[in-house]
Amino acid sequence: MLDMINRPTKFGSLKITSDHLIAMMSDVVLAGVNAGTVTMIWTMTELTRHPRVMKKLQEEIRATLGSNKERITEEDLEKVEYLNLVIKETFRLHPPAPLLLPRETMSEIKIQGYNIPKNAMLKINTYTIGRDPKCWTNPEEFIPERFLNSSINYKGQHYELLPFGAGRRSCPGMTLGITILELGLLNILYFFDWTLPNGMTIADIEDGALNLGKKVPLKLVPTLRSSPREQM
Ligand code: HEM
Repeated sequence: MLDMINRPTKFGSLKITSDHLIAMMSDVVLAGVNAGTVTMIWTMTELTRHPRVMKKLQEEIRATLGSNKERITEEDLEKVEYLNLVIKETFRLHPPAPLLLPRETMSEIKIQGYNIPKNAMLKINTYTIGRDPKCWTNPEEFIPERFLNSSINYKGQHYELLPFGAGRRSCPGMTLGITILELGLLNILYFFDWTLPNGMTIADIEDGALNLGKKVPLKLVPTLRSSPREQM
């Protein structure tokens, strides 16, 4: 593999060692894991801001998975339909890579009446598309139910929702990213109830902003949920 990378290119000869490769691979994985972590924080932020959605989601998770589980496993993924809707709605409002990766035109093209020259750099603003009233009803509101009975998914075929991009350069880590996200959320929502720290209210949680992470860290207090036997 290193022979392939180190062959002469139009940019000259590269000298990449196995140490460089390992460092690059860990950067790639870390960037992907970071996108998942950012999405998990935004999901918990929106759930805390919307107690109705939090209650509905936790009830659905606990009813679907049963009341006495000791571990969440991969078989539990995709069983909870509402979790999928909540994740889509979080991606719509808080795409972790709001401008995707830049593209360069290979020839002059016309898009919606605009003449775009050859070699122009294009950026796709998924943050703005996710909040565009032409695509979404009440776009600023967090309503996971908007995806109920809708065919829109985040796999790159529906241009109004592109958290993983689209086309040949779309995210190759999508399946891993979604698995990490769903496993993480199922665990923290099945086993724990969440409240704001003493003295904090929903109004103290910052609004969404055009940045990858949150400006102010989200602080929540977990309480291990009581088992159904203890409740009797
Ligand atoms: C929730 C999790 C993730 C999100 C939201 C996400 C999102 C994205 C986005 C938006 C792009 C740019 C796509 C485009 O411009 O069309 C991208 C590219 C990429 N992602 Fe992810 N990603 C996630 C997880 C991961 C993971 C876990 C990995 C690897 C282990 C990964 C590896 C990559 C790589 C290598 C690229 C560059 C692809 C290329 O340039 O051809 N991602 N990701």
